[in-house]
Amino acid sequence: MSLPVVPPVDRALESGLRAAIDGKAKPLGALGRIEDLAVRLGLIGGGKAPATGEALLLVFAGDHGLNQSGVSAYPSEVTAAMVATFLAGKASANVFAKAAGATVKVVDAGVASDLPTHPALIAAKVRHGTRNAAEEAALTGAEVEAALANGARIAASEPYDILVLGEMGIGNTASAALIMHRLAPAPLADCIGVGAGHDAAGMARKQTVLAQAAARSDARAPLDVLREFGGLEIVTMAGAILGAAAAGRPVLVDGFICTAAALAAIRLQPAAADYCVFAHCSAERGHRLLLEALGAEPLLDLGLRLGEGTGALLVVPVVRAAAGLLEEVASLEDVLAGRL
Ligand SMILES: O=C(O)c1ccc[n+]([C@@H]2O[C@H](COP(=O)([O-])O)[C@@H](O)[C@H]2O)c1
Ligand SMILES: Cc1cc2nc[nH]c2cc1C
Repeated sequence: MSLPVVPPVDRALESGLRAAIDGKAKPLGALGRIEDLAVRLGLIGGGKAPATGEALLLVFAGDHGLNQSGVSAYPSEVTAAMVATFLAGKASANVFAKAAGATVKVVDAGVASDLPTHPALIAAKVRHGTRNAAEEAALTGAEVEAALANGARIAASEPYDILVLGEMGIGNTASAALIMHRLAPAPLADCIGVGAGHDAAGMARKQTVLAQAAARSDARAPLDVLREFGGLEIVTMAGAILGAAAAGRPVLVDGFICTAAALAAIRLQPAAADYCVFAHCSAERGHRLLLEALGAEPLLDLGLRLGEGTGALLVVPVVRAAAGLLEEVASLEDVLAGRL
């Protein structure tokens, strides 16, 4: 399989970037974690901040055979209905994208139904939903390869400076939990949360179904885990992360499912971690532990658990501000010498 190769950032640039930030017209350390983000952006940009003007939200959509076993409180039809809502500009993601000055496109990675063509819909359907991972492998090896290649191709061909990740897929917290369980790795119980919402009975059913899926395969290698547990929006997103990172562009990672895709991308190519900015810690049980397993400190913690890219969109202005700190804020030396 030919996937783009992600170059690691040049860590030798870090001390110079840190010195430049320390020398800005502000008390030392006064911009807190924005300073760390500015350094990370400087590393991504090879010594200067990368462009951040054009933010593109890609909402990766797919359906899950696991939902036949009742892992979600919602029917799979909601996935296609929400895709239509994104395309009509009426979802939370559209409103947040407007606030962030971001463009919205939807990637059909494997929605169960056929979707009508639309200028903002990128067709990348590998199959109509995954197989039920509680009973058999969700995908074949060839389907995993096709989804990864689709994501990488989309990230290489769409116009953007910052790639903002979002997803829509009823049942995808179940798939993400299994991926986390194997690739973080972490005990399965610590990876399972209420997803879009569950009462106690629904939660117990989800736990039983996921224990059944996990017992079916002992896969631990990243490609094998993706084949066993899916889902298509997650695998396609992992390919897009690799594509954006290989192109030297920052990737804003949304909630639990997007972080599971980032985990897969990073386990495939560890250098991808250098390009990922983890936007927020979702209320989904497991997300904090997953972020910890990646050594990632999320920027926000607002109790969000919607997905769609909503949390990642909120940090678009934060990323632009951090880039501006590196590139546009005067040095204290120049300020004191009156060189403005
Ligand atoms: O982003 C998150 O952390 C997040 C946490 C819980 C649920 N979601 C969204 O809810 C859907 C998955 O929930 P579920 O219960 O159907 O697996 C999917 O469309 C996600 O976008 C998203
Ligand atoms: C209505 C609805 C909207 C969503 N957006 C992302 N995940 C979702 C799940 C549901 C159920």
